[in-house]
Amino acid sequence: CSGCSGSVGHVEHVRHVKRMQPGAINATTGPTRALEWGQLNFLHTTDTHGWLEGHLKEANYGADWGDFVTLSTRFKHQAGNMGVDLLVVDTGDLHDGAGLSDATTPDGEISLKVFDQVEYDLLTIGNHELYLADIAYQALNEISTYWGDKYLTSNVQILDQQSVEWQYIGKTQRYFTTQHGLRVMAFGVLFDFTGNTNITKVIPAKTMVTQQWFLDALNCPEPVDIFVVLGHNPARGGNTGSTFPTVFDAIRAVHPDTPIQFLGGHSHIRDFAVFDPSSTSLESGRYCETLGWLSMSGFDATNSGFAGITPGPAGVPNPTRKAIQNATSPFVYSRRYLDWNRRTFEYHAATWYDQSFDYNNGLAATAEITRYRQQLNLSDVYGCVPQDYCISCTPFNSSSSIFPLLSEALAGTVVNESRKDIPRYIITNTGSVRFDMYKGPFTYDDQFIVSPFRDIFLYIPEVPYALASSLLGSLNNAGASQKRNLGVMSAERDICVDPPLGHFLEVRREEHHHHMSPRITRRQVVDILPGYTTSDDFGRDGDDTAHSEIPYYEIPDFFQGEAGFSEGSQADVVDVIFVDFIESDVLAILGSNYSSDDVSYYINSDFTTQDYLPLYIANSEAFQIGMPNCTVA
Ligand SMILES: Nc1ccn([C@@H]2O[C@H](COP(=O)(O)O)[C@@H](O)[C@H]2O)c(=O)n1
Ligand SMILES: [Zn+2]
Ligand SMILES: [Zn+2]
Repeated sequence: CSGCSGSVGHVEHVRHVKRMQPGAINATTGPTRALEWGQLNFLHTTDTHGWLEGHLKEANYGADWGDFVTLSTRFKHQAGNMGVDLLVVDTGDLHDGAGLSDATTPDGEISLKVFDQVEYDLLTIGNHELYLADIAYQALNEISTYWGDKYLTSNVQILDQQSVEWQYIGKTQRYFTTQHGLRVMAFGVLFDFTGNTNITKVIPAKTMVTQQWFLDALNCPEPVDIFVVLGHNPARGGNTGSTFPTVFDAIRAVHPDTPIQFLGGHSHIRDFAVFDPSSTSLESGRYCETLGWLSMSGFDATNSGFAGITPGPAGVPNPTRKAIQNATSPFVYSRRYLDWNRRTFEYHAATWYDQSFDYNNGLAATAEITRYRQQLNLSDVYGCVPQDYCISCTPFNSSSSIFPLLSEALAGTVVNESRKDIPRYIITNTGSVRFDMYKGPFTYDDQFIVSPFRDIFLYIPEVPYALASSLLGSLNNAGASQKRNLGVMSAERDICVDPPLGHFLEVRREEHHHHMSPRITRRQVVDILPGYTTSDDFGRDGDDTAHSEIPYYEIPDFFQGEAGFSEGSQADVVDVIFVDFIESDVLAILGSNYSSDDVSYYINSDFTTQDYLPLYIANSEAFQIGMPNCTVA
């Protein structure tokens, strides 16, 4: 936390822990088992949301995108040497979550260039590529153009600006043969998202599977050894809102035995689900905390064109588990969730034969990130956070929950000077708050990390107190329509964690100008760190590094700040302020006496949910640099 002891300023060049010091961590804090390599292997990222710098405040997720560029290149070489196939896959949501992606206009302008340096084989679109028109056109003009046949958007279309006709943003499917002869048919299917900008169209999965192009792909005259279905779509069905089961049923109706491999995302969890003896589904977390690994074997001349190593590569563990015990399917699987840090990457990268982990392409990406961060001033310090505040590791409304703090920030900063004496409620959705706040410097980057959206404050003036005061409760009882649409249910969220590792790790990052020789000191305090403790259809051994469990508490869908009320007297009317993202939820509760005609900007269209927290921190006594608890050595 250096940078908190001086005046408000800048901690540029501060880089995260690039190398764990040998011997500093005992074996229980890192990976202990080599990966099982099969005939076909997948490296999977999802919901990266711009976290390409890695987690500067959590060493356990401290690798950056350059480290992943190196690791994925090494894995490709390794697969080649072993005579097996590796597909590197991403399943969308590339921004809204960190400064590198969100401090530019439009979002992603810089971060996409960094993201592109990984040699992906298949990618698909997330809902965050579709909220806004300019971002959706960026998906068309930049992402799709760059990745070509590899970018699959089987059910997402956009209005072509010239012809004014609907066109797919990416390709609907990709049929290709891997290096070792596997014939793959791949699709990219977004869940039935309804919050998209109206210049895009999301075709519901149930419709998509009846479309002629899809039926033709299923009845393709060429042989298909495996269907690979990417999707910004939770890995498992049930109450998650995932449309994978619809796609599964449609493929199975035509191909009863061909393996189908699903790779999902969106609900930000680690998960692995078994669909049938030859079909499984992997989901690989969020925010560059997790790198997903899936491997399978069972291909031979009777069921495929696979011409690589059979039954599997030598000298490494191989997958051994049937998806369903005693089933007759020849396929066996393994899955693993890797923590996103250098130690893990080095451990699995087979560096024993050339000692040093880094490749030039990875180092170049790291250098680029550092340069872009400097350009964007992401390390500028706005204040000093006196303690950790988290989203769900502590009861909502407790003193270490982020929500009381944000309620106070809303109350203190969302003010229209000409209406400041009129009592006001300022309501927003808890889903707009994306990450915990850690003790120490609050940087420009943290502004986006906590609250990345440009959601504008709207209001309805002078709503009768009785109605206004019941609004928050009614909204929370009704539940967020956007959440229902997204299908992120609380049952799934209890294995989704926000690890407050700041408690347990004290990492001093020293400025370094040469990434080959970072000067880093690191104090490791415990053996098993809090983190992911995943339970999935294969059991509880999926986490590559064992962790202790982090408490999880439910949170409501909405919270509010309150201001302008006079003590001792009850208000007659209240200005009801809310963010544009929840306008339809608010109007639905207020009923037929109100419509969008009653809604206007409370301050202006420039003051958004990105702005209220830094403003509050800059002006709040408790967050000043040098305050007790905030002078961090
Ligand atoms: N303008 C926006 C857009 C989205 N949100 C919140 O994000 C959630 C979706 O995020 P995923 O990473 O799960 O796709 C959505 O449910 C909203 O809570 C927002 O607040 N403002
Ligand atoms: Zn996401
Ligand atoms: Zn999503």
